[in-house]
Amino acid sequence: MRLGAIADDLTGATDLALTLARSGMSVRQTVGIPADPNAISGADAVVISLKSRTIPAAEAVTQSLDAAKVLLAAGAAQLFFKYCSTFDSTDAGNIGPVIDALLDLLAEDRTLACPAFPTNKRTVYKGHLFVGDQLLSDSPMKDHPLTPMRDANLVRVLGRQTARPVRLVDINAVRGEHLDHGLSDKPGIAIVDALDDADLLAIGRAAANMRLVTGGSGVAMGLPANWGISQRTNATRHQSPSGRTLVLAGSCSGATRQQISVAMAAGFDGLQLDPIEIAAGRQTISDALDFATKATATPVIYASATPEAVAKSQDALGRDRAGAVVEAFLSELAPLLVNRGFDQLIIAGGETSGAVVAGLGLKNLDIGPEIDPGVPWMYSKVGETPIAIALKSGNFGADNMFIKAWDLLR
Ligand SMILES: Nc1ncnc2c1ncn2[C@@H]1O[C@H](COP(=O)(O)OP(=O)(O)OP(=O)(O)O)[C@@H](O)[C@H]1O
Ligand SMILES: O=C(O)[C@@H](O)C(=O)CO
Repeated sequence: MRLGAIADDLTGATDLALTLARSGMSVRQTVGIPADPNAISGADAVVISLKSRTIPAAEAVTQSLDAAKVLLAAGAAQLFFKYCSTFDSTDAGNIGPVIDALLDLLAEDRTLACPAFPTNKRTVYKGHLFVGDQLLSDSPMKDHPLTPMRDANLVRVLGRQTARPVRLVDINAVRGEHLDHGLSDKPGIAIVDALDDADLLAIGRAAANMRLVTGGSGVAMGLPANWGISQRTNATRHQSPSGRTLVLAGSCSGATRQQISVAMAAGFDGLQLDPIEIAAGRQTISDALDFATKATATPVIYASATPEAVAKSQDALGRDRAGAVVEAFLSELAPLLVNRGFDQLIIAGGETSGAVVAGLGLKNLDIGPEIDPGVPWMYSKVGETPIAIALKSGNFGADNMFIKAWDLLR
C-alpha cells in the first residue's frame, strides 16, 4: 500500500477514492475500520470511511488513530486525512484535534491543510475558503445545522482547533519555484491556497515527503504521481447488475431537491416520506415496498423537503429524531428492496448514505465509472447479490444526475 486514507464521512471517502482511481491508483474503500487486514491488501490506496465529522472530538481522535494504525500496519507509506471541501468543523474540532493526533502518532511536527476542490467550485485564496463566488461564511454553509461555518479565514478557523502554529502558504508560493520548501520549512500546519487543478497537482508534488497530508479530495490528485503512477490502470472489470433501478434520498440540499424535481419531470415515480407520518406509524415500510415494487419507472423514495417542511418536522419531533426516523426507515427499507430485485441504487446525502450502507451491511466498495465530479458508481455485494451503488454528497451532481447515471452501467 502506498497511501492510507482516513475519511471523516462516507460520501467524502467515495469522493477521495474516485480521485485516486482517476489518477491511476488501485483503490479499496472500506466502511469503517476493517476487522480483516486481508480486506485492505493488494491495493495502491485504501480509504477507510468513518462517520466522525460531527461526533465528539475525543471519539473522532480515537477512531482516526485506530484507522491510522491499521493502515500503517498494512504498510501505508503516507497517510491522508480527508475532510469536507467546505471544512465542516466547529471550534471544538474535529479537523484540528485529528490532525494533531495523527502527527503525534507519526512523530511528525508538520503537515498541510487544503480543502480546495475547484471542479466543484471550492477554492482557497489568501487562506480564505470560497464556495463559488461567495466566501464560505456568506454561503449556505453559514446555516449548516451541525457545523455552521461563520468564518472563511481558515488560518483562524484551524487556529482555534489546535495549539500548533497555523500559517498560510499563499497562491504566490504555490505557483513559485520553491513550494516544497515553503510547505515544510516550519513546524505546524500550513493552510495552502489553490485556485485550480494545476495548483493542486503542484501541491501534491511538493508534499511527496510529508508523512501526513490533509484536505479535500482535490489535493490528493497529485499524490499518485509521487509513486510514478500517472495513468489510470485497467480497472477491475465488474459485470454491471441488470435488475431494477432506484433512488433513495435523505438529503435536503438545494442540489438534491433539484435533481429530484428534474427526475420527476422526466417521468420517474416519486414517493415522499414524511418523518411525522413515519413516527406516527401512518407511513410504513410496507407502503414504500409496495410503491417501489409496483412502480413502472425508476422509483425515487425521498424525505428531501424544503427548509420550511424540515423545520416543521423538527419542531414536531426534535431535530435529531426527525433525521433519525428517516435514516432508520431507509436503512430498513434498502435491503428489502435489494431482495426484490433493485440492484442499481443512488443514495443522496452523507448521513443517509451511512445509514443505507449500514442497513445493507456493505463492508467494501470498488470504484466504478464516474457519474459527476466526486460521485462514482461503486460495486459491492449484499450477501451474495452484486449491486451497483452511488453515494452522492448532498451538494454534488448535475441536475440530471438521476437520469443520466444508469447509462454508465450498460
Ligand atoms: N423531511 C425531513 N425533515 C427532517 N429531517 C430530514 C428530512 N429529510 C431528511 N432529513 C434528515 O436530514 C439529514 C440529511 O443529511 P444528509 O447528510 O443525508 O444530507 P446532506 O447534509 O445534504 O448531505 P452531505 O452530508 O453529503 O452534504 C438526514 O439525517 C436525514 O434523515
Ligand atoms: O469534500 C466534499 O465536499 C465531499 O467529499 C464531502 O466530504 C461531502 O460530505
